[in-house]
Amino acid sequence: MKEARLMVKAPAKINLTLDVLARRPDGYHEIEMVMTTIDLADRLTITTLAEDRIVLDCTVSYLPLDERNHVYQAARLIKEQFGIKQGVHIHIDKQIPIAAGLAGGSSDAAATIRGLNRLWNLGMDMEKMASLGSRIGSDVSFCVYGGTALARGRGERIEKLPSPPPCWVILAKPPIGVSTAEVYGALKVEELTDGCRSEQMIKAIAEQNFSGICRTLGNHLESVTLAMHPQVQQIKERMLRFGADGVLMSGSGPTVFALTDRESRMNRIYNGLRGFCKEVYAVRILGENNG
Ligand SMILES: C[C@@](CO)(OP(=O)(O)O)[C@H](O)COP(=O)(O)OP(=O)(O)OC[C@H]1O[C@@H](n2ccc(N)nc2=O)[C@H](O)[C@@H]1O
Ligand SMILES: Nc1ncnc2c1ncn2[C@@H]1O[C@H](COP(=O)(O)OP(=O)(O)O)[C@@H](O)[C@H]1O
Repeated sequence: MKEARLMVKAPAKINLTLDVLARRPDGYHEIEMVMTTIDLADRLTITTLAEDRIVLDCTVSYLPLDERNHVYQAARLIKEQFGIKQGVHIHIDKQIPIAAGLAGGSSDAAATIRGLNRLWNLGMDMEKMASLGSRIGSDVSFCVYGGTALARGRGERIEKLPSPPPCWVILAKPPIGVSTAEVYGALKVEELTDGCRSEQMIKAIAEQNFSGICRTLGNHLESVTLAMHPQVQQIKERMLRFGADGVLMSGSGPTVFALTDRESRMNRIYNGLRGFCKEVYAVRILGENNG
């Protein structure tokens, strides 16, 4: 078979809400969250190989390139599902911080599934790709769709939403690693007192009400990660001091993001965080364009 090559974008996500509803017997949590993709993305270059192998390489040296990598798992799953004997080489240009609450690994897996679907003409629709992706991780289904969506169940049940109004997203990641399993494990679901915000967020998005969106930001996992890492609170305070309209930790953290619809404030927040934190980004919400 002839060699074929494709480039796919794998954008990061942020959580506008994350409500934990209950602990499940299978070790996961029943959640409701509104997520949206942002213009900070890894880039995958997928090339078919004549030999039946999966070969990865990556621009950063500290990611495993074997079956521990979500990209490898996605390629293996597709090959098994469709009985494909051709191999694949996947180059990962890593731009999304790792273990940051931005779903970089999940988005890479989703991009691999979307890319191989096209490259090998597999004819899967979004639903089928999302369902396969959920076997790799709870966030992969959302990443298959991208854009803005409500995710329920353990994160794999997706309902598409309209995009929020255009705004800036300033992200700061402190130099600490956070384990998603550890953060969920430390949460005392029965002690949660603040209500579920996802419904209010959906309404604010439908009304294109930017200040309503900022007021409704909320993440039940934030207090857990905050208690482990006080830097997260310091970043939140600093972002607010420099003029953020809303601030929140994304996912299980530790990345914190600020929202603003004014470019002058974006510049102030970005510059105000740069001396404080090594990894700072200013990007936009992606809307429907998911690379
Ligand atoms: C917190 C969130 C929010 O978007 O994202 P990140 O912080 O990872 O970006 C997600 O729920 C993370 O999704 P993902 O990273 O795909 O998680 P998985 O690999 O499926 O699960 C890792 C571990 O997290 C816990 N987990 C995950 C999802 C869920 N609904 N309940 C859980 O309790 C489980 O202990 C599980 O073993
Ligand atoms: N392609 C990948 N990119 C990033 N992380 C990956 C990838 N494959 C496997 N991982 C592993 O997944 C874990 C979670 O990483 P990531 O998806 O970046 O963060 P998060 O779950 O916080 O959004 C890390 O410990 C990392 O080693």
